[in-house]
Amino acid sequence: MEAASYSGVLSRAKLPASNHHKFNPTHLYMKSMISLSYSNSRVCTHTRSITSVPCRASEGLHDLHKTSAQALTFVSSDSSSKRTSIVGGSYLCGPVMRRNPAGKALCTGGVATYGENVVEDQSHSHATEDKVGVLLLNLGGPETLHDVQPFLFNLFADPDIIRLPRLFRFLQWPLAKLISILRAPKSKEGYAAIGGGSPLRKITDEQANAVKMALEAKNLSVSVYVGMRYWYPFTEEAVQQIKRDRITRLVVLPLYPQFSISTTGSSIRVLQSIFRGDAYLSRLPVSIIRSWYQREGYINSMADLIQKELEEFQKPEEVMIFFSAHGVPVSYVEDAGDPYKDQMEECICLIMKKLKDRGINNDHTLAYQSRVGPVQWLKPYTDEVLVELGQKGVKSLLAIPVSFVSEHIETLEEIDMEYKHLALESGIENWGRVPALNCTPSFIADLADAVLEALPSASAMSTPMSISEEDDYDPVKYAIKMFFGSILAFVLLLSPRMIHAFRNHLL
Ligand SMILES: C=CC1=C(C)c2cc3[nH]c(cc4nc(cc5[nH]c(cc1n2)c(C)c5CCC(=O)O)C(CCC(=O)O)=C4C)c(C)c3C=C
Ligand SMILES: [Fe+2]
Repeated sequence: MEAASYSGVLSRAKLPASNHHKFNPTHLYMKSMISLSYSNSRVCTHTRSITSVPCRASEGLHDLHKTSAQALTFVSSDSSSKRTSIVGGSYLCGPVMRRNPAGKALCTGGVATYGENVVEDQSHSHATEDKVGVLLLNLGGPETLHDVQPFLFNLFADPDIIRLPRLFRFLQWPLAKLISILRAPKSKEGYAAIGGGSPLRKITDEQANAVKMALEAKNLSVSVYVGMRYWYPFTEEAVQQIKRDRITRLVVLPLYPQFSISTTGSSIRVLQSIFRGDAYLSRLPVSIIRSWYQREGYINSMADLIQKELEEFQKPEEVMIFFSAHGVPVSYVEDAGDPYKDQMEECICLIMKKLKDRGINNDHTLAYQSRVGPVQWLKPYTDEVLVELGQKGVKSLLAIPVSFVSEHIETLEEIDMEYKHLALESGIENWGRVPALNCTPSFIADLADAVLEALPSASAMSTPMSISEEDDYDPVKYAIKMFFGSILAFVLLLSPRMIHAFRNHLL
C-alpha cells in the first residue's frame, strides 16, 4: 500500500461561540431529511428471549434500504466471512452545503486546520498519490453545561431520532426546540454529575489517534478524522477537511458495533447528503462499515474485559452477567426494520459463547436503558430488570454497557450512579461494571483490521445532484411551511394533555 505524504488525526475543531448559530448542520440538512422514509424496509420483527437465541448470522440485514439507485459500498464487517453489500439510493437526497461551515477553527492535533481555503469542485482523479482517509463517526456530546440544550436540539431535530409521519415533518424543528428546552434541566443534572460535560469527544479523539497508529504499525499511512452527528466536530466539518486533504480513498467506520437507524443510519444519511452534492466527493471511492459486532477481535476484547471484571468478585461463578444496551423505540424495529435488536441479541450470544469456550458459564441477561419520551421502547427495561433480579435473590451482578465503545453519560451517570443505586436498593449486594472498550489495544487493533479489510471494496458513492433536483428545494415554500408549522406545533404542544405527557416522560 502506498503511504500518503500527509497523515494526521483531526481533532478538536472548536468554533467560537458566536459561530454556533452559523454552522448548524441540522439546518442545512433539514430539507433533505423531510423526504426520507424507512417504512418499506422492514427486516426483522419477531421477538425472542435472549437466552434461547442460537448464534446466527443476521440474515437479510444487508438488504436494508436497498434500492437500485446509485450504489455505495457498505461493508458489514465480519472478520470470518468478509461479507459485503451494496446499499444506496434511499439515503441520497438533499441540499448541498456549498460553503465552508467551520470558519477558521483550530485542530489541537497540530497537524491540520479546519477552515483553510477550499478549492471547489476539484476532482480527486487529478490526484497523483494514494491518500487513505478513515472517518470515525460518533454521536457527539456537550462539552459544557451551556452546550446541553443546543446539543439536544440537534439531536431531536434529527428525523432519525424523532420519526414523524411525513405529513407532520414540518413540526420537527418546533418540536425539537420544545423538547430540548424541557429535557435540558434533567440532562444538565446528568452532565453536571460527570464533571460538567461529555467525555465522548476526548475519548473519540484518542481512539482516532490509536487507530492511526495501529494502521501505521500495519504499514498503512492514513489520516483519521472524527465526525460527530450532533456536536463538534460535526461530520460536515470532517468531510470538508477530507476534501481539503485530497483524500483518494475513504473508509467510514461508525463507532457503534450494531447498526441502528438512529445512530449509524442517521450519520450515513448526512454523509450521503453531503457527498451527493459535491463533484469531488461523489467520485471518491468510499467503503462504509455498517456494523462490526460480529468481529472476532471485538468479541474477544469484550470477553477479556468481562472475564477480568468477574475475577474481582469473591464468587465469580455466582455473578449475573447483565448486558445493558441503549434502547430504541419499538417502532424502529417493528415498523422501520431497524436490525438493531437482532444484531444486539446475536452480539450477546457471540460474547456468551466466547466466555463459555473459556469455561465461564454464568447466567446472563440483556436489558435496554436510556428511554426518552412517551413511546414504547425495546424491553425489558434495565431499571425494571434490576429490581426484579434483586427481588429474585440475585446477590452479585456485573453490568456491561454493550452498545457503546466509549465512556459517556449513559455509562458514567446512568449505569454507575442511577442503576447501581437502584440495584443495591433492590437487594443486590455486590455490584461491578465492565469499563467501555475506549482504547483497549486488542479492540483498536481489530478496528484497524476492519479498515484494512474494507479498503479494497471502496467505490464511488454517487453522481452529483442534478440541477433539477437542486431546484426541488424552494426556500419560500419552506419558510411558509415552517411559519405555519410552528404556530400549529405550539398550539398542539401547549395543550394540557401534551404538557402532562412531556412532564411525565421527559423531566
Ligand atoms: C447505540 C447507541 C445509541 C442509540 C441506539 C441511541 C438512540 C437514541 N438516543 C436518544 C436520546 C438521547 N441520547 C442521548 C445521548 C447519547 N446517546 C448515545 C448513544 C445512542 N443513542 C450517546 C453515545 C449519547 C451521548 C452521551 C454523551 O456522553 O454525551 C441524549 C442526551 C443525554 C440525555 O439527556 O440522556 C438523549 C436525549 C434517542 C431518542 C434515541 C433513539 C431514538
Ligand atoms: Fe442516545
